[in-house]
Amino acid sequence: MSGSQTLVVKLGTSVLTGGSRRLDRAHILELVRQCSQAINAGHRIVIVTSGAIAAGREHLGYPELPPTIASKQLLAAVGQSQLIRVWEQLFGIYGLHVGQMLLTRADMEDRERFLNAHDMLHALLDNRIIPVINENDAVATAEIKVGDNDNLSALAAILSGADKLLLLTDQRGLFSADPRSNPQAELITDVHVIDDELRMIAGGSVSGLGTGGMATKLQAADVACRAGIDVIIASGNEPELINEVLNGKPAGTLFHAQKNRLENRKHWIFGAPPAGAVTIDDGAQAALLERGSSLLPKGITHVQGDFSRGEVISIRSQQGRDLAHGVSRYNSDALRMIAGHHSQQISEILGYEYGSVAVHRDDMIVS
Ligand SMILES: Nc1ncnc2c1ncn2[C@@H]1O[C@H](COP(=O)(O)OP(=O)(O)O)[C@@H](O)[C@H]1O
Ligand SMILES: N[C@@H](CCC(=O)OP(=O)(O)O)C(=O)O
Repeated sequence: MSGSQTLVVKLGTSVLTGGSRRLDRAHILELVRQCSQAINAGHRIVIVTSGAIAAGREHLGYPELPPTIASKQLLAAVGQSQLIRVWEQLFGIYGLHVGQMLLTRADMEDRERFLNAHDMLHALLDNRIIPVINENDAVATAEIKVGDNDNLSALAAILSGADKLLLLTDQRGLFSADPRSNPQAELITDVHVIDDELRMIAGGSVSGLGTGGMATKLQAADVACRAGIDVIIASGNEPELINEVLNGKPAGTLFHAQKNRLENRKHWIFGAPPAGAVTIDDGAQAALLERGSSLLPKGITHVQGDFSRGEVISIRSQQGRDLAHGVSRYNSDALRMIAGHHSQQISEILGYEYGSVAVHRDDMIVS
């Protein structure tokens, strides 16, 4: 890839604190230096920063708080202003300004809010201001939360029309097992397909600092790759990594983008991790992939998770391969009841109906 690129850099709490209880300002400065160098070379950089909760703890002197969501929100409210100040001061050393954007899933799921966020992000970039994005933890309730910054960064990558998404963490990439508990685990350098086998090896976070571990990084990679964006998971301690990633040098684990970029109109469907999944039979798979059909309840063999009508779900093959993402016309309970049945039976089974399809073709993006 040549010329100017847009790169989203997501920094996990693990990187920002260096595994300690404090923000590691010296290390953040080094990453800021690399970003500034890239901006001066004509690239566009978007920062997705974790660390508000860690910064809040540090600022308040590690208070004893009950382990509740409200405590995390309190820490995030205090810490976010500390965090943004760090980014502002450090980029200021290089004569660059930052603009804070605090997002939630609601900003992605609603078409109008999606466009507002999209326009603001581009306005900042056009003015050479670095967007610094985090989840709006202080006010986001569970229902409207993205929940982790890996998935949030995939959203930011889509919004900014990024070429690449770089997820910086405390490991060199995705390993064949969690290297913390399996020293023999090997680095996976290239991923073309994200399937159940890969999901099995991507574990959660055990450090007590991060949210989601590799599992949410894999979800983010899936979302971004489908949108045509290359994703790299790499260590936040690698010198000159940002430059190397922009130059296409191998680093960490590279998830190869799917070739055809999505139509912009459908991008918003990928703003959040799927709220659930349905497994479909081979006939429905052929209808979806070969004939461009909608998904009918008849073809569904299994419904996974708990989701509402209108939420995005993934549609999987019998082998667990993600075939498509789309907006479900029925909630998960209703889908469980009508799965395997003809559409004419929907109102008889449920006592109501929202039409004959489970996921309409217009609300679906096929891999
Ligand atoms: N297969 C795997 N390969 C690499 N790391 C893994 C894997 N499975 C689980 N992990 C864990 O994921 C952690 C990184 O995620 P997380 O703690 O959420 O960090 P961050 O703050 O960077 O998001 C690693 O420290 C590691 O213990
Ligand atoms: N929004 C939270 C971070 C959530 C999160 O995903 O953390 P991490 O796994 O460290 O990237 C915060 O600022 O503390």
